[in-house]
Amino acid sequence: MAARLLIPRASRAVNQLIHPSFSSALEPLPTPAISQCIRNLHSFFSQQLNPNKRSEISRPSNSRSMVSAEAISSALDLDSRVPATIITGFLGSGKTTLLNHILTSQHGKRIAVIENEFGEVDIDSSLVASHSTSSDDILMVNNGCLCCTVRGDLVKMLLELVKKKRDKFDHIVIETTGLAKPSPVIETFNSDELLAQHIKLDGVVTLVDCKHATQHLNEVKPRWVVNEAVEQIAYADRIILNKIDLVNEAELQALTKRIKHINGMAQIKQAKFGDVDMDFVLGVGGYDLDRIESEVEGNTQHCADGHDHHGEHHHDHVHDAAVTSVSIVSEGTVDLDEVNDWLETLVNDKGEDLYRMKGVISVNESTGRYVFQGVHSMLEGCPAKPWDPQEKRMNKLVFIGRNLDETALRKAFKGCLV
Ligand SMILES: Nc1nc2c(ncn2[C@@H]2O[C@H](COP(=O)(O)OP(=O)(O)OP(=O)(O)O)[C@@H](O)[C@H]2O)c(=O)[nH]1
Repeated sequence: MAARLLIPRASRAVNQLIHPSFSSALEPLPTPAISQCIRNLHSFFSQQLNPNKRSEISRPSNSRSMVSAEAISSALDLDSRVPATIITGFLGSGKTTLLNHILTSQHGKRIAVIENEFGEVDIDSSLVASHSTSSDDILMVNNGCLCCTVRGDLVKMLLELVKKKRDKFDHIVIETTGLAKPSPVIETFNSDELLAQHIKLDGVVTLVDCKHATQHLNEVKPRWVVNEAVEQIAYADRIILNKIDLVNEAELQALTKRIKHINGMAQIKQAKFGDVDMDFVLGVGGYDLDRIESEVEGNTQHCADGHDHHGEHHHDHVHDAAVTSVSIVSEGTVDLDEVNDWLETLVNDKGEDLYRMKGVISVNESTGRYVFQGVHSMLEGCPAKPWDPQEKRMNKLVFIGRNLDETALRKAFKGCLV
């Protein structure tokens, strides 16, 4: 029953949930992420049977034939996939400026860059190249937008990169056009199995032009047309409030509130000319189940006092915005079957509108936490570290999406408590 939250990241829809019997549905998907979940799940069950034996590393028998470097590294808990960072942000928000900062900073990582620009003249690549010591690894995707017409090009390019130059870089940075919607690019990493075996999405970094952001966020689009500026913020793991030199403190505060209302999950930093610490943008582990807890912790700690709040932190302004965050913090223990039913229904009914979700939950009859994260209807979860015997068992869940029904989410969660 615990396994129903474990939905393979790479292409399985929610109705093809993994069964605790480790069904053969797993066999064609030996990606490290999935292997990791299988392993964690296995140790979760071992843990249930023998709570004193926590660190057992074992693999289900049906995957024995997959003896590869990848399987071994997975068994040893090493993930050899290349991390990739998506830099997004509205036109002129400072994406190329940040990229140049990344390329010239001392972070010890060798970076391969994929630039996406409309039109045949790639101005940005020459701007970037002029700051870069090795322009060889700056690849251009022109004549279209990564999020729509050239997704196939992106996959091809990424696979070429890992095939031919894997030993030459440690991290990939993808700069999207200012008008790109991030979700199709994110989904590319989730849905292309080959890609998922070699590259893992590390995080989405969104640049915000403090001077012009409000104007872009306010732009009313026709029904069913997304406001790109809102989406770029909603999907972010990290948000850089750039160009703070062009606004006053009151404007900055108002914009920060507005952004937190849309995305209560991302960490936010202010900057001039994209000047932020590199560990804020590289190695963020935004999709890494091992890191979910600290991410959720950071974003809900201001209301982690044991009470079930009603979103007041995010609801004192902009009531009409369609894209919002809902945080649920609640002490207690949930029935995992109920949670599975709830999330299954939720992603089936509202998957399109659910941009991101992350959570740490306390499951009945388990000594450890359970973590999950998802993008639209792709959802994955794993048992995580044990609760201290004295510790309050706090459930923390964050949802970001369009037209979220906060009351219904809270009610449904409450219904899962035992
Ligand atoms: N005043 C000020 N200008 C900045 C800052 N950051 C970037 N700029 C300038 O803003 C302009 C646009 O920056 P880019 O880095 O090219 O922005 P971009 O997001 O890559 O732009 P597009 O590729 O057109 O979407 C450039 O002239 C930058 O020098 C900042 O913090 N303050």
